[in-house]
Amino acid sequence: MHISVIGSGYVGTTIAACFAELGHDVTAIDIDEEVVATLNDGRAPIDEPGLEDLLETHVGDRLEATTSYDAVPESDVTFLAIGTPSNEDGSIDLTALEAAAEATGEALADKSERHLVVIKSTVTPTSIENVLEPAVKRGADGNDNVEVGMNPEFLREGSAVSDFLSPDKLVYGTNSEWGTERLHAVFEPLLEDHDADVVETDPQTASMIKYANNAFLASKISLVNDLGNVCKEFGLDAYEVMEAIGLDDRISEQFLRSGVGWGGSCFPKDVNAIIAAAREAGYDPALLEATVEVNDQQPERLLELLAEHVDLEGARIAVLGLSFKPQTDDIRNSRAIPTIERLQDRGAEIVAYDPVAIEPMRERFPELEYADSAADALENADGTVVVTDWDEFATLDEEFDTMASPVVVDGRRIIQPRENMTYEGLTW
Ligand SMILES: NC(=O)c1ccc[n+]([C@@H]2O[C@H](COP(=O)([O-])OP(=O)(O)OC[C@H]3O[C@@H](n4cnc5c(N)ncnc54)[C@H](O)[C@@H]3O)[C@@H](O)[C@H]2O)c1
Ligand SMILES: O=c1ccn([C@@H]2O[C@H](COP(=O)(O)OP(=O)(O)O[C@H]3O[C@H](CO)[C@@H](O)[C@H](O)[C@H]3O)[C@@H](O)[C@H]2O)c(=O)[nH]1
Repeated sequence: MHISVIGSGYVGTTIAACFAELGHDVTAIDIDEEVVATLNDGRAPIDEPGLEDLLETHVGDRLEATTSYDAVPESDVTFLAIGTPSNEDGSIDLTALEAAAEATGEALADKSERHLVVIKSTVTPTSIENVLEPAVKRGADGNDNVEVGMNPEFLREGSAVSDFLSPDKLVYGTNSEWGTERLHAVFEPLLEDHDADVVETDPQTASMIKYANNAFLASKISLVNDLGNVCKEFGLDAYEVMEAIGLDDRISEQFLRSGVGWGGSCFPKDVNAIIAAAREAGYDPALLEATVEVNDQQPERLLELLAEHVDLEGARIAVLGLSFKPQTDDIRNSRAIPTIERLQDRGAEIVAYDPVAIEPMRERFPELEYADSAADALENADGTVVVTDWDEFATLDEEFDTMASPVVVDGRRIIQPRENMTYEGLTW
């Protein structure tokens, strides 16, 4: 099969490389010439384990990148993997995706065989019917051979390639049996080697499944944080409590790690987008609003704990971990950002460290001091807060002896407390 993938960001590059790995011919299309040149060099424009190996193998053979939409009509199926950021009020901004949908339609205006355009981006349930399908049709000048479907993506950053190639489920949202069969043909090679559930539904329900998935996971973490805050008030260890409740199959042991909260490019924007879409439709989703509220308060609670031990005005505070989670340099909506802002509001002098995310954070906060190692950050610090659970922080030990006062507030349960250290866990 020949597949065209529009957009070569986190999702587009990953799925293009993985489709090639599955044996398809793939054309990756992006408007960014630098991204296209990087891909055609066999290099990855983003940092994901295993991605560069796939690109090295398939670029120049089954995979090529271009800025032109000319390959769209030659392909059998087109996937749109364009960003869907938030507007000021949290609602979904479809501008870029709508433009790409229209350009895809234009490329298909003269196609005489049926062609499936699949929305891979995360979009609210009414987006396809009200905005994206009309954009494709407008571009295609009403060509009836063009059909729009939805296939939401559940991969995580840091494990994108393996998540894509070993999914728990595949969701096919189409308006026809033919569309479902097309998606089956795309994923057949994956399903030959991997046992995943396949959900066949309509495009609107497929869109909602994606939001419900992310909203559920984000809410699970916020609930765990809420319960963790209760545990802390009673002097109890939330991790011991969660380990026990995770033994209940209905709850499951995953996503029970309480702390400074969730960030990243997806949970914050997706929870806010579905809240905004629900409100517009006339419903106030109270629990989802609380999910965001609990998440917003965790960095403040981290600093309140620190302030119980250190007078923050003029104090030197080490911030350990800047990325939104380990194994990535992505700082989008990282909990480090509100943590740093609140430390600045309190007049602290900040020294920050992360194994890979210093450069992106330097762009956001050029005024901060950045250390070359956790050990350097800790030296002479009056206190430290841990925001990201990088493995290397678990082995820190004597480094804490070099602090001016060894006060450690752990937002991720990653530090091993030691003698002479004043250690506070956020929820334990
Ligand atoms: N990042 C994730 O982990 C993840 C996981 C699942 C779903 N999603 C969803 O997938 C979608 C894409 O996310 P992403 O993180 O890959 O976005 P991204 O911003 O990393 O990549 C988008 C790419 O699209 C390109 N682009 C913009 N307009 C274009 C056009 N008209 N034609 C061709 N290319 C164009 C940009 O240059 C960019 O390279 C979003 O809806 C997101 O919510 C993301
Ligand atoms: O028990 C937990 C698990 C995660 N997190 C935090 O939650 C955030 C998100 O983590 P994760 O879900 O691993 O990363 P993402 O790459 O953002 O992936 C989410 O968002 C993607 C984009 O929509 C979806 O495709 C994925 O299924 C969904 O897990 C991070 O800040 C984590 O630190 C916790 O605080 N506690």
